[in-house]
Amino acid sequence: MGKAQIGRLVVVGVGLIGGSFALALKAASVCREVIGVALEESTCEDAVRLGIVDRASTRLKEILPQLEPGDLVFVAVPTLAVESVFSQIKEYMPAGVTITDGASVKGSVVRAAERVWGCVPGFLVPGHPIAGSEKSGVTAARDDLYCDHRIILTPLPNTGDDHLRRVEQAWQAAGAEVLKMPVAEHDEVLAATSHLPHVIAFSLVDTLAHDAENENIFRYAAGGFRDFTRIASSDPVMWRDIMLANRDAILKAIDLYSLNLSSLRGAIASGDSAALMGVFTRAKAARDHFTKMLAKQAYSDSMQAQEITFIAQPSGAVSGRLRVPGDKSMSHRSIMLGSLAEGLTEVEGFLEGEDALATLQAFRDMGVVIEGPYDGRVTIHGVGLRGLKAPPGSLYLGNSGTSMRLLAGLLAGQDFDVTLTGDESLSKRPMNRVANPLRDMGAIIETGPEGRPPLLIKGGSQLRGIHYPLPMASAQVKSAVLLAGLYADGETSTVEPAPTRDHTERMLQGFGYSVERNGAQATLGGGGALKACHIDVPADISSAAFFMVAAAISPGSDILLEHVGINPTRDGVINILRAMGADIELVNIREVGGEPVADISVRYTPLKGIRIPEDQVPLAIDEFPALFIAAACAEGETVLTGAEELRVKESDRIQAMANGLAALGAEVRTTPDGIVIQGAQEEAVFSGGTVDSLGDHRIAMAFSVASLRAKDTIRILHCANVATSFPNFAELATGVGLKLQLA
Ligand SMILES: O=C(O)C1=C[C@@H](OP(=O)(O)O)[C@@H](O)[C@H](O)C1
Ligand SMILES: C=C(OP(=O)(O)O)C(=O)O
Repeated sequence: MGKAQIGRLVVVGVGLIGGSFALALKAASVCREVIGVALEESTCEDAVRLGIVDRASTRLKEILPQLEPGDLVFVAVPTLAVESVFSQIKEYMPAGVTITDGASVKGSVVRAAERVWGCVPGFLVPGHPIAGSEKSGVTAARDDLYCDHRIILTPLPNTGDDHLRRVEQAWQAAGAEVLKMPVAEHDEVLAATSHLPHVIAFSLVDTLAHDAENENIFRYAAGGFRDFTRIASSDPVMWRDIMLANRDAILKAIDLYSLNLSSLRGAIASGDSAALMGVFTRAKAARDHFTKMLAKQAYSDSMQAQEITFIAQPSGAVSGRLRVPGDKSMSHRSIMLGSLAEGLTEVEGFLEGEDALATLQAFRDMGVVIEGPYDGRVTIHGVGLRGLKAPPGSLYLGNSGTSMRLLAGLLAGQDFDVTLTGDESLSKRPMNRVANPLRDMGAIIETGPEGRPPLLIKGGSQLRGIHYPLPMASAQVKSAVLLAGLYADGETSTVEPAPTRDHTERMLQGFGYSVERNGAQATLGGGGALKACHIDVPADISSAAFFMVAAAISPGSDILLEHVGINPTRDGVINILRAMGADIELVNIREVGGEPVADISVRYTPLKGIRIPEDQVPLAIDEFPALFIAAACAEGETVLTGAEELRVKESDRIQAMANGLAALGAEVRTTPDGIVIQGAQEEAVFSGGTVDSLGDHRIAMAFSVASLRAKDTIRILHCANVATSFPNFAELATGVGLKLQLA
């Protein structure tokens, strides 16, 4: 950002909003002079005494003629007082000066400008800092009020570029992030998120204050009352003005809210516990997500990913015991089958990563009450196979291929239409692999160009069972067909060309649904019922793989990974690393909820390159990014073939890894269905450098692990999506010895 070039700043109205802007720009030293204008002499004196402005006056008409082109006037007075300030500006202000304002309603500011000037002049840039609070007045001003704060500008088509740029730079100098939106949209959004809550808070306190028992009510009012009604202490004049200025949008918001409140009243009156849990769990989930966004704890919020760079410095060995988060594949399926079951399903060990949470949110959107997750525990109030409801909008599945493909199967037999959408990466992934067999079953599914998302699934089709030999080894395709089979007439069977993860088959059986398994074939009949059950999700072997490779490549390492799922359709990473010479021991092998689980101990021994057996590819499909790092640290050549599926994951994982490995000095060659990696035995196999994960979580984590054998720092770009499968990766990695920072 270039330093703002503002001449003089005049702040009209030196309260919380105006005073804080003046203080912030003074602190940033971007103005020649800061002048305050207030109604009262005493406010002017306070503003100068507190160092908020350089000088102050009660007479705007005397200040305005002193201004020159390049100066800025910030109008920070109550909404309905803006017009009289504009009238003085029109009369006394020379040309070339920029005007902006901080009123909470933009439509009324535009109308005031039209009344004064006949149209909105190009030098007026309407804005709203959305930083008001129940505190007001000159003494409430703070120089950091706008730090890391989003402010909205609502420029009009004829707003002058120079004027817009000046206002934008001024806000940036105050530390704010500037967003732009049309006037009408601003007023609707604010009516819902700010004006309606103020209406409710004022009216609640007013209602209680009129109650005969009010003394007692206020005496016993505890935290909830205090939190909820804080904003009823806000400035009454300002809020009266806002209500009058944004009347139509606020009335719309009040009507919608009244409707919801009366249906909640109905649920309380009739003792409808499911409806109450529905409202409360949905609201809690939305509020928790919002709290995380505000605290910037979420790596990504689903609609707008933040930029995260991993900075991985060379480090020695890894050691210690750790439990990585729950298995992603099983977490998805626990929500899906729990929702379709009859009764309460309790899940433990649920992965609180963005992918599994996208599935959870989709079912909440379809009316399922889901409590949690609290520390990996989720309670699902199953609605039965026919109990899902049409969602209010499209289902957004973020980065998660598993969510979209399995849901496509499960939704193909519902009686409502639904649209499935995803983020930029998911929107590029092939969906005809599920849409085609589902169409064969009678489903009506439209895709975007070339079979990509979005998927529009039409409701009301009666499905018929099919016998489907899969053209590729994909558990997602197998699962989509089997899940559609629950709704189909007759039998549905799949035959896979090689074993793929079988969590769908196992979990259906756990829910009491009969699945016949005969070699490569899985068969089920439609029209049965699922019975709620308890699910213990073990730690995800795909996440554990990063630490298995970390220990396998760094001399002196000794690590124990606890409670990891070692389902034989997922254990390729163990088999491949062992074939490369790794020292891996499975201890305490047991069965938990129908899935084999073990603690995995890995100690360093030198690795050697191998030709990876093709039958291991589906069993280690998600672990190849990590395995490629192991191959680069092994003696000799490693050859992978039969892995073209890697090219259609969150990124083209063959190319993404080859590019990154080459950037770090490794010798690699790609083939259409695999890669050839020449291992190196030096202590520092990798040079330092910058690699691009292309927003693919597994590429990001793989290159973090490479830092254990790097000469210099590795910077890994676009790592926000690590939160999709392994939200606490950085924390656990640094806990066992990696030097990993987030920027
Ligand atoms: O069914 C599942 O849970 C998954 C199957 C695999 O995808 P494919 O079925 O496309 O190979 C895997 O890559 C994905 O991470 C999860
Ligand atoms: C391929 C993956 O997931 P999905 O297909 O669900 O996006 C993965 O997690 O590596």
